[in-house]
Amino acid sequence: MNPFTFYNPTELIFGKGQLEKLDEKIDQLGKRILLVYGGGSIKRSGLYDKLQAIFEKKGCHVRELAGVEPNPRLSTVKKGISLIRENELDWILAVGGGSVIDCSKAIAGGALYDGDVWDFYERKAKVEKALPLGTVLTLAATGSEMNKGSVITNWETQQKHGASMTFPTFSILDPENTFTVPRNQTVYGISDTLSHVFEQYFSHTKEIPLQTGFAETIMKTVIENARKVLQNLEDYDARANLMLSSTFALNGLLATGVETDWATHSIEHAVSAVYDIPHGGGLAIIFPNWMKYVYKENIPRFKRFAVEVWGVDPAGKTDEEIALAGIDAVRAFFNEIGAPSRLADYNIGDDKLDVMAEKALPFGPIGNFKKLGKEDVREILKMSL
Ligand SMILES: NC(=O)c1ccc[n+]([C@@H]2O[C@H](COP(=O)([O-])OP(=O)(O)OC[C@H]3O[C@@H](n4cnc5c(N)ncnc54)[C@H](O)[C@@H]3O)[C@@H](O)[C@H]2O)c1
Repeated sequence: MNPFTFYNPTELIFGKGQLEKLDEKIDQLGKRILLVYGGGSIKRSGLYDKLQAIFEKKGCHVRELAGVEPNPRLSTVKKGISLIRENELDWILAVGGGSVIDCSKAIAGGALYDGDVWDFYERKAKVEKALPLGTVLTLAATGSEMNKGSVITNWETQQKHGASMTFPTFSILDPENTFTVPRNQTVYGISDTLSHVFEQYFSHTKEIPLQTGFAETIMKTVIENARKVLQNLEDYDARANLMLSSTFALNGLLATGVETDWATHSIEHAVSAVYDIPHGGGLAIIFPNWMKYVYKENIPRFKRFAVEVWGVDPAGKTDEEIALAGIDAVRAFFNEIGAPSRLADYNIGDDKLDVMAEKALPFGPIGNFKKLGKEDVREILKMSL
């Protein structure tokens, strides 16, 4: 196991009806709030009205940044920073999925920074201070509600970069707020959560039984509850288990003492920077191909994955056959839940393979399980066409 520091200050408030805890958070953080949300699903679900009632009761002064895009854009972040500065707001309340939360993290860091907020995403600056940020999660996928990552797209330059911004001060997770997530977004959330675990599970770090067990339990929980939720989108227990799994898949726990990979995320960011496709959809396409490209680096790890997570029967098979059966099981599962399997599903052909391969490596080779250069990325993208 590698040396590590585990730090996660986000207060997690989980369960039915927990929005009521917002009252005490307003008492702690202040009444001048920037409310950030997306395309209006919170108005259709009634969550917006519940928030307004709380704001009114507490006498809050609220400004709104609405319409945050999936794959949030730098231009939207800048609008939020202006709203904070012009109105001298105390803190930010992000109500939505990963896009709304990531955008809010960028605003939280950017509002207290003199330079261009994009500096953080180009690794030219590090966040030293940020405004407090609270979240009300409405979509289980990214783990952004309990980590400091933020992914922003600069649409002018077609770059999608992640940065280490700020942890939410608190996050309210009521599984009922995810009942209205449509089937396709639910599927993307499932593939995103599994992909986060894959990025941390496929590692050469030795003697990590606890981290391995945590990761396998999350993957098995997601697989089991994905099948349940797709039978009934309002299955509370299935939604709750998926929500907690997605939060714990990317809150630092699985990465403790482990060398992680993250090449597939870089490749997907390059694809969605050029084609603006859903993150979880892109990952479902690319991940099994990454696995096929790299599995020989550590066949025992892939063998374990096949047997423990996917229930592959090892009898009569070589280790390599078992490993490959596990990868086939990943693809079969994504097909079963209706995730896309080829870039062609998004009408993406081979004309921009080089552009995407270039964009996947803005800071040099990617990945640790197998270091990937531009030619490797091109090959994985070609396998994904
Ligand atoms: N910060 C991180 O750690 C991290 C990790 C992975 C991905 N990301 C980034 O997060 C973004 C994706 O976030 P996401 O997968 O959570 O999706 P999202 O936030 O982009 O939302 C997807 C769609 O679902 C809708 N939606 C959200 N909640 C809903 C609800 N309750 N009912 C109906 N519709 C609802 C949104 O309006 C949107 O149209 C990408 O930009 C990705 O790169 C961030």
